[in-house]
Amino acid sequence: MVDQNRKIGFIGAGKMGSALMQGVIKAGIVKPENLGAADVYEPFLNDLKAKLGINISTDNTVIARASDILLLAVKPQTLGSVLENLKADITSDKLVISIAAGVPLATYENALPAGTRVIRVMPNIAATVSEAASGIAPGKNATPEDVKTALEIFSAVGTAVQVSESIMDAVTGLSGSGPAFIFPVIEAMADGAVLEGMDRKSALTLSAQTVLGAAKMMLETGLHPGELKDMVTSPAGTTIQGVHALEEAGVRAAFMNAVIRATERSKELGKK
Ligand SMILES: NC(=O)C1=CN([C@@H]2O[C@H](COP(=O)(O)OP(=O)(O)OC[C@H]3O[C@@H](n4cnc5c(N)ncnc54)[C@H](O)[C@@H]3O)[C@@H](O)[C@H]2O)C=CC1
Ligand SMILES: O=C(O)[C@@H]1CCC=N1
Repeated sequence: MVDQNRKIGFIGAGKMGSALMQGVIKAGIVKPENLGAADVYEPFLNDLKAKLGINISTDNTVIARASDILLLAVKPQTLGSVLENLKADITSDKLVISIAAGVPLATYENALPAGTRVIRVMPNIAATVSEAASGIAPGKNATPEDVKTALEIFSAVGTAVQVSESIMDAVTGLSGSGPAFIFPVIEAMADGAVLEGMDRKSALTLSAQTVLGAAKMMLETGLHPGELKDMVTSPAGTTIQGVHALEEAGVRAAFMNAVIRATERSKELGKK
């Protein structure tokens, strides 16, 4: 269990930073008084302070100095200047975790003092509801204890697996970006029912619950998705008509391409 008295500081309190902060507090990973957040945009910080009772500062170095674990949640494009500004305050007793898409471990290790312990993580926005899917890749100075800490933090907000850094761009394309591929699916299926006369609220509820139920069934039974699909498709029934429509539209290739394109973009971000 992560020591609740350990101080965690977030640099960047935007969509993902705030989702993770809510998730770790809800999971009891850290007490609000031991959680700090820095951001250049003060209204975000004030909202978080009011909602979660955490410490805030518009000065990244104030939060960095006070933290044992520093979680970087700024955009990849902002990261260079953030690292430059922080490097004087990063000492070897701190663990640095970054969730920036695409940015390789070597970038942090080169920008920060020699020996800095860095872990690269790709979570997703479902950390807000403790259902994130995260990949974790340790840098060359991270200890097994650091990996355990990162796995504990990200398992507390969902499911976390350790992967090699070479696969982190694919994690980004699949589970990092993935929620944005599924939300339109939920909306579009609901649209179909609305077209048939269902009210919007019921359609969205039934659509979202259908996706949740299908995912849960797969994770809990361990069955292959093809086998589960076969359980729903009665011969000459309704479902096979729908499956045929999806295959005609090339939906499988479209989803594969979505993951591949997002992965390619993650690789591009890492080259900048
Ligand atoms: N949004 C998502 O679903 C996911 C995002 N990520 C990664 O998380 C990181 C943050 O993404 P989002 O939260 O979506 O972006 P965001 O734009 O919502 O948040 C970034 C925050 O950084 C702040 N910021 C900008 N410059 C700063 C500076 N110099 N010092 C301190 N704070 C500064 C901004 O004011 C903003 O609140 C990115 O690197 C992204 O690749 C990873 C997984 C999922
Ligand atoms: O779209 C992005 O770049 C970020 C990384 C993964 C999810 N959102």
